[in-house]
Amino acid sequence: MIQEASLIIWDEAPMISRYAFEAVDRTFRDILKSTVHCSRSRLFGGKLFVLGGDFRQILPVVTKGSREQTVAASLPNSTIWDHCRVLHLTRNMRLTAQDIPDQTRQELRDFAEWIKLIGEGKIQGTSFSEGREPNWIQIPERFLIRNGERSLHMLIESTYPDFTNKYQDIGYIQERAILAPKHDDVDEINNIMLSMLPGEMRIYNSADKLCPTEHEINDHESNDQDMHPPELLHSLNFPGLPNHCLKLKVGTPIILLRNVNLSLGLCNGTRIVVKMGNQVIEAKVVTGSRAGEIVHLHRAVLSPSSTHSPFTMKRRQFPIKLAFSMTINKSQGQTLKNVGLYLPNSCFCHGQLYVALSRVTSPRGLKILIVNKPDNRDGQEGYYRLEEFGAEQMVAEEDGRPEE
Ligand SMILES: Nc1ncnc2c1ncn2[C@@H]1O[C@H](COP(=O)(O)OP(=O)(O)OP(=O)(O)O)[C@@H](O)[C@H]1O
Repeated sequence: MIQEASLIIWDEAPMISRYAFEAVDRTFRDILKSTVHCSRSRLFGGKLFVLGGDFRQILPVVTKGSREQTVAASLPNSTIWDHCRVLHLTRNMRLTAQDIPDQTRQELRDFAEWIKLIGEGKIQGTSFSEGREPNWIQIPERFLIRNGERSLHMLIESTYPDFTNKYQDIGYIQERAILAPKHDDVDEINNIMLSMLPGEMRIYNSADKLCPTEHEINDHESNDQDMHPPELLHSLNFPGLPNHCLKLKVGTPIILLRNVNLSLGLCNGTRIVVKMGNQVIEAKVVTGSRAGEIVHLHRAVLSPSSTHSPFTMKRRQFPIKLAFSMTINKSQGQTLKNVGLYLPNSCFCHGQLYVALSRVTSPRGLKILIVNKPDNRDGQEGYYRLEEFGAEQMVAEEDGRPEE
């Protein structure tokens, strides 16, 4: 297939480590050496690649990495970048609607400009204490849900209006989500919304097992199950891995955490709605070209993709997570009519706020709840502290290259 391909399209390229591109480059040179003239000395063995993406969005994740390490792992720091021709897309098509009054058109333009300034780190900031960085940005009043006892419920109600009557409508579920920076925040909202759904709750528990180390396999030793009993393994949650205890009701939207069946359109990030089952989960696809189709999911043996724990484990569970709410990183690439942005924590990496704000098709579909914790003493209601660094560094690098 690689030998016969005339064009390879790689989307969301800025979030991939430069080392992945370099590995693919070497692999292609190797594979194509018998069919393409001088493939060894040509980038990607002479195959044409189109890399798509936006450097204002999330960059490669370097676990516990510094800003410098993240930038160093990015594509513009690879020698591959010297061979890339940069083409700029300048219109925000997501915010482009036809046949709308001039006033609304201007509102969309202003909103697109505001998002762009945030993405490029050029938004005017404020400082509330002397000597501090001016990194508090004011969020326009019309997007804000004010802090208070019911603020989280208000965010849910504004993103999912008339939820209990409409939750069975696929179109309704398809076009909305609550986004948050961290998995814990997402789980909090998902649990609240699951409790709002009528009907019986089913619980699907995983079977967890410790993986033997190489040493234990070679020496036929039994592994350390006693030190890591199942109860301990059940209590562990990893990004990208379903939790041990999965609670579902009929009508719950879920998101796939793995590529399950590409030919059926069931890939990592596809959203589906649960219809239920015992050994398998019957569900209806919500997003993509297969929207509306019924599919069956089964349990799979999964391992955390990266872990800092001193052991590795396997979890047998459905590769899914509730999707009333999802992390901002997971939402990259999605287009939504209603976005509720829940910010009980600052975004922790470059581009997250920009990605969250730019999922929405109209400013009228955006609501933001900022919870400034007591340790953010210098903060004020309606302001958000931009901790992640802006895109100036990446954009500056990009501008140095040939463009069209
Ligand atoms: N030429 C176009 N005309 C009309 N609508 C468009 C056009 N291009 C894209 N759109 C719409 O804009 C939205 C975003 O498109 P798409 O997901 O392809 O953008 P993207 O650049 O991949 O965004 P991101 O990487 O930020 O997720 C979609 O709803 C799509 O239908």
